[in-house]
Amino acid sequence: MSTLEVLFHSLEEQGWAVSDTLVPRAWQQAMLAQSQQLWQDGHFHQAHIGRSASDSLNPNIRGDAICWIDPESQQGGQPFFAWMAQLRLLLNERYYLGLRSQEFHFARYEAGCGYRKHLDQHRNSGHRKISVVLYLNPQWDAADGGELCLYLPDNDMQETQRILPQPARLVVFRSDQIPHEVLPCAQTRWSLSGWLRSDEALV
Ligand SMILES: O=C(O)CCC(=O)C(=O)O
Ligand SMILES: [Fe+2]
Repeated sequence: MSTLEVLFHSLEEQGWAVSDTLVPRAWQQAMLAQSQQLWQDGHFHQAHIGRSASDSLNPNIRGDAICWIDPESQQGGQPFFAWMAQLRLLLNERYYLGLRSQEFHFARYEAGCGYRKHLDQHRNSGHRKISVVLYLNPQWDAADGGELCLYLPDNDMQETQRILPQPARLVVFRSDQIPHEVLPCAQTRWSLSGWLRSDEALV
């Protein structure tokens, strides 16, 4: 089976998949550099728990700062996004998911921060179908913590997997089904998070 076939197979079987080989290290390094530059230039803001302005800021629940990526920007021109658009078409051909757009943000968790257990699909909107996380950290050891913990779709007390945010590691999961959390990290943790959506792009 090709690497992509393996990814599709585990997504189908368990609702999530991890690959350490699909995304080249050069893409990860380029996006880390861009993300760090955007951080230095003050383009990140503290993440909200939901997407509307009324949703609260609570660093004990969600401790990351984020920077949304404009597809028309230099960052949006990274090859990763064109590749993800292709992957989106393949997922549609195979599973009739009706994916029509994608949205991504860089995320930065300071040491001590995490993100409590949640589902990515917002209660009032079912448009987020597939969650994608790419880890941008230049290196990461078990002692650095910050694992992504995945739980069973029908039992969010039953942990199924812990994933270290290692360089260029890609995680894909069903936004409506997989409860997950980010454990507190001991180092600054850089990532790219995104969603494949069934509605048109917001921007
Ligand atoms: O960074 C991760 O491992 C997951 C982040 C996450 O759950 C989110 O942004 O919704
Ligand atoms: Fe999430």
